[in-house]
Amino acid sequence: MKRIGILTSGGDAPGMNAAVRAVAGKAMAEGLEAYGINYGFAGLVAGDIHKIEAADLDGVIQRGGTLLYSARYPEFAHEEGQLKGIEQLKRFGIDALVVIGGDGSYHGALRLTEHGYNTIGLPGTIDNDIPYTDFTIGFDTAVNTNVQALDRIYDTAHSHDRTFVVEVMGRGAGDVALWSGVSIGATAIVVPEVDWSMEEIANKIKHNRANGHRSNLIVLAEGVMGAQEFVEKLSEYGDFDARGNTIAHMQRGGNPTAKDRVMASKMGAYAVELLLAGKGGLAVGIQNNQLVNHNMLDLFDSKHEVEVSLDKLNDEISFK
Ligand SMILES: Nc1ncnc2c1ncn2[C@@H]1O[C@H](COP(=O)(O)OP(=O)(O)O)[C@@H](O)[C@H]1O
Ligand SMILES: O=P(O)(O)OC[C@H]1O[C@](O)(COP(=O)(O)O)[C@@H](O)[C@@H]1O
Ligand SMILES: [Mg+2]
Repeated sequence: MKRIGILTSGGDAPGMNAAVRAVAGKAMAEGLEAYGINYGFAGLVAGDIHKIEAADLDGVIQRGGTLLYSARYPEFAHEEGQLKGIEQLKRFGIDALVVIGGDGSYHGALRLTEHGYNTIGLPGTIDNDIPYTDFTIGFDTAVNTNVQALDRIYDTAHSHDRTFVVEVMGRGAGDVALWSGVSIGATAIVVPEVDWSMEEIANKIKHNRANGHRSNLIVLAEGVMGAQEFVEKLSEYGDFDARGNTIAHMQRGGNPTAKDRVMASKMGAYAVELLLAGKGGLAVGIQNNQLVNHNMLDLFDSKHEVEVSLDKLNDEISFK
């Protein structure tokens, strides 16, 4: 093996750059060459590929986004696109790949392995929705961004005795909402994985206000309903002077936290070790603070476990 290709795919996540740097840095340390593939699988098919030099990695661990750019490219689900990608790998003499992305990207990665190009997946998504890893790269930064935003909203909610419904991302998973909500002492956290009732939430706000708790924040996971719709439905149970906010793509950007940088660095170097050992079709994760790898097929058969007990904990310890 002489050349390793690296691409980032799907929604970008803070810490992807740290992962790219670790893969390329470790490859160079092992006497290999690293090639960057721009725009995920779209760039692979188009041959948007370049050699990564050591100087290209200067100052990237600090930066959010992805220096390799990213794309959603559904055409890669078809064999025609995959074969075009394989042609480009041959043209550039790339022997193996590291794909940094979410569950969708892992499907593309597995297709490449099946075509004879060992590919390792690293979990790069803010959603934390990948099985066999306790955390994904970008999740910690996104949650911390939300916490900063929610702390600010808390201030204005307090000044005006208002209720705020704040929608956060996560696609179908409630992790981002649960971690953000517990961190700010939310009045309620609404996620797809836990049953909830609008009436109970309204009663809790009424109780809180009657007992001197002036700022009531409801953290709402994407996929349940929009923040404004939630506000309208909530207002059927009383006048809470409620406002709806959506943090949206702000939570995808920004400098990664130390946790995301360190995790991405560990995972990136480990991916190169797996490729050097002749392995492919594996997804890297961290479980109980240990690097692990699992067959991608096993991942597709299983479901990410959301820590739903965080919702109960939040209810138990919040204002009474
Ligand atoms: N079944 C599939 N086969 C091959 N490639 C796929 C498949 N599903 C997704 N991909 C590729 O992975 C990309 C990213 O997937 P997406 O679900 O958008 O994001 P993420 O990887 O972050 O979950 C897609 O745009 C496509 O290029
Ligand atoms: O950036 P887009 O295309 O609007 O997509 C938004 C989606 O991407 C995410 O930010 C990240 O999802 P992926 O990592 O699976 O790409 C989700 O939380 C959100 O549902
Ligand atoms: Mg995903």
